[in-house]
Formats: sequence, structure tokens, C-alpha cells
Amino acid sequence: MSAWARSTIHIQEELEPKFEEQNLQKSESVKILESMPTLTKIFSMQEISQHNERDDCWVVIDGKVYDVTSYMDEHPGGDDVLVNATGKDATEEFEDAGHSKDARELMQQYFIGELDLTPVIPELEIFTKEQPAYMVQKLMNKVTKHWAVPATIVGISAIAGILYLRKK
Ligand code: HEM
Repeated sequence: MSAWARSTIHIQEELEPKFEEQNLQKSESVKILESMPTLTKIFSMQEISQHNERDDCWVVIDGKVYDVTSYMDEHPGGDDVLVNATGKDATEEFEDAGHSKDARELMQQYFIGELDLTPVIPELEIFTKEQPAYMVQKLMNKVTKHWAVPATIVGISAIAGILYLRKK
């Protein structure tokens, strides 16, 4: 589980069992906290795809992540379809199966978080303080590699110059 996911555990999830265990009254501040929108856990596709077995199965439908492990035996569509739906966005397959309104309500029980939709930014070339030295080095490498081009230009110019002067 990512650090971000760990740090965004639902307040309710944390507090409810403790209150029940100790038979405590909730204070006003706790009630206010509970009425506030809770933070959703965010999972990367890489992390989600590790839960791809019958006894540990997460699926992604419409950007939402569901832990369907405990639903395996009850799923009318079978357990295989759920296992096969792991590691990818299974929205299309879910919709193709024509799930009823009841099925859509039921799935809320298995909701555990959302898919991280942050685009992966390609690593940018980092220019350091040594940039001028780096550029000179790059230029030198190019000249060493393609020395024949400037040498030919200089040679042709010299021959043309000599021929021109001789003509005069
Ligand atoms: C939390 C997730 C899911 C829940 C709660 C769920 C629930 C259900 C339920 C209740 C049914 C019975 C028909 C209905 O009432 O619509 C069903 C059927 C089915 N589901 Fe799911 N489902 C889930 C995910 C999926 C996924 C991800 C797939 C495919 C990749 C899938 C494929 C099917 C299929 C093929 C059927 C059988 C349809 C038929 O025989 O008519 N389900 N599901």
C-alpha cells in the first residue's frame, strides 16, 4: 500500500470500532469530523494489479477500486471473470455483462478507493550547473565523430581558392 493511501485512512473506519469496543459516547468534535467528507484512498494501477488472485482480488470499474475477494463465491457471473478482470480497467467488461441496479448498489460494499489518474510525467533532462561544460563536451564529441564534414568543406574551399588565384 502506498504512503499516500496509508495516510488517508478513513476517520470513520478508524474510530467506529474503538467507540463500539469501549462503549463510549462520541464527542461533538468527533461527530463533526465524521460528518465531513472523508478522504479517499488512492491506488496506482501497478499496486492494484498485485491483487490478482482468487484469495486477494481487486478490480477497477469506472475509476473506482473494489476488493471483491469476499464476493468471489457469491458472484453470479463466477469467480473467473473477476480474477480475469484484475490488473486493468474492467469497466467495459462490467458494462457488457449488463449489471442490474441492485448489482451496482451491492458493489459499493466492496469499494476501497480510487485509481490514481495522475499522468506519468516522462523524466525530463535535468540541466545542472555544469551545463556549459556539458554542452562543450557534447559539441567536441560531435566534431570528433563527424570530423570529415568540416575537413571536406575546408579542403574544397582551399582547392577552389587555389584554382581561382591561378586563373588570375
Ligand atoms: C464489485 C463488483 C461486482 C459486483 C458487485 C457484481 C455483481 C453481479 C451481480 C449481482 C450479478 C447478477 C446479475 C445482476 O444482478 O446484474 C452479476 C452478474 C455477472 N457479472 Fe458481476 N459483479 C461485479 C463485477 C463484475 C466484473 C468486473 C465482471 C466482468 C469483468 C462481471 C461480470 C459478470 C457477468 C459475466 C455476470 C453474469 C451475467 C449473466 O449471466 O447474465 N462482474 N454480477
